[in-house]
Amino acid sequence: MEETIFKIKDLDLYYGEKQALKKVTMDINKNRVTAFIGPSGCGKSTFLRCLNRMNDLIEGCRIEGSITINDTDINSGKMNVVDLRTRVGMVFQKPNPFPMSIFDNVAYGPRCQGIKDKHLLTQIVETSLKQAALWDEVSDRLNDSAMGLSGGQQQRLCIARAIAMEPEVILMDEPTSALDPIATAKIEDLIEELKHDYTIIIVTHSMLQAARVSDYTAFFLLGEVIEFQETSKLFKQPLDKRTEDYITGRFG
Ligand SMILES: Nc1ncnc2c1ncn2[C@@H]1O[C@H](COP(=O)(O)OP(=O)(O)OP(=O)(O)O)[C@@H](O)[C@H]1O
Repeated sequence: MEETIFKIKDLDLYYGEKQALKKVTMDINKNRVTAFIGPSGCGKSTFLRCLNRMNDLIEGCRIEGSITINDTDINSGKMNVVDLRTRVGMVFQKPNPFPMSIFDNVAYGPRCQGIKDKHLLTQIVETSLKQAALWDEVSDRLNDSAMGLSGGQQQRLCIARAIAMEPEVILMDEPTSALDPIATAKIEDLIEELKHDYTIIIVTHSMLQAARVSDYTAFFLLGEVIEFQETSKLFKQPLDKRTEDYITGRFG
């Protein structure tokens, strides 16, 4: 029996007058990888951002419908948005390390939470870098600038930075689109490892990537979820003609 972490019901989202999400309803399972696919501009990133309320930062953006995490409404007055973003971390398309040392990048979040103990911080940094499969490559240069790492290493550092906050969920918005195939393969292997400890939700332009890394896939079209089901089924036996047309390359 799968355990659900997010329940989304009838979610509508508007940027001013323009509706970008229409009645999105889905349950997202814990410790699984869920992929969002669909043509450009269909609302994948918008929906991802709803899950840790990143859209709050966009003026004129409003939503209707509900999103719960472990049965708590994330948009209610009771939900502290800083806590929510601690529980639901995010990794972006372009690696965005802070211009500081590798160590300080990973220690940044825990320090903001008030952790000062050097020994504890060292432990958190080491564990996070190990979980992000970066430790072996950087353990002898933790005090070097993060800006000197390769793109793929920088992205794994951003994953380590997210992990250091001990989130429940990691949102990834096209995390490999700026990376070469080898760095991409490393991140994909890492996603497989991470799902034992975290729930991962990934937006990807690559159907092959969705098929490789995810357990569940949602196909978006013009702000609607057309089909959401187990990845193997969605790619082998899509239920909707529009999904079939998309995955067979007939549009998008
Ligand atoms: N900040 C914003 N203000 C106004 N409209 C926006 C904003 N962000 C996105 N949109 C619009 O909302 C729609 C959905 O965009 P979104 O970026 O979520 O799509 P997407 O599927 O992630 O696209 P892509 O794959 O190209 O990243 C698009 O029509 C886009 O132009």
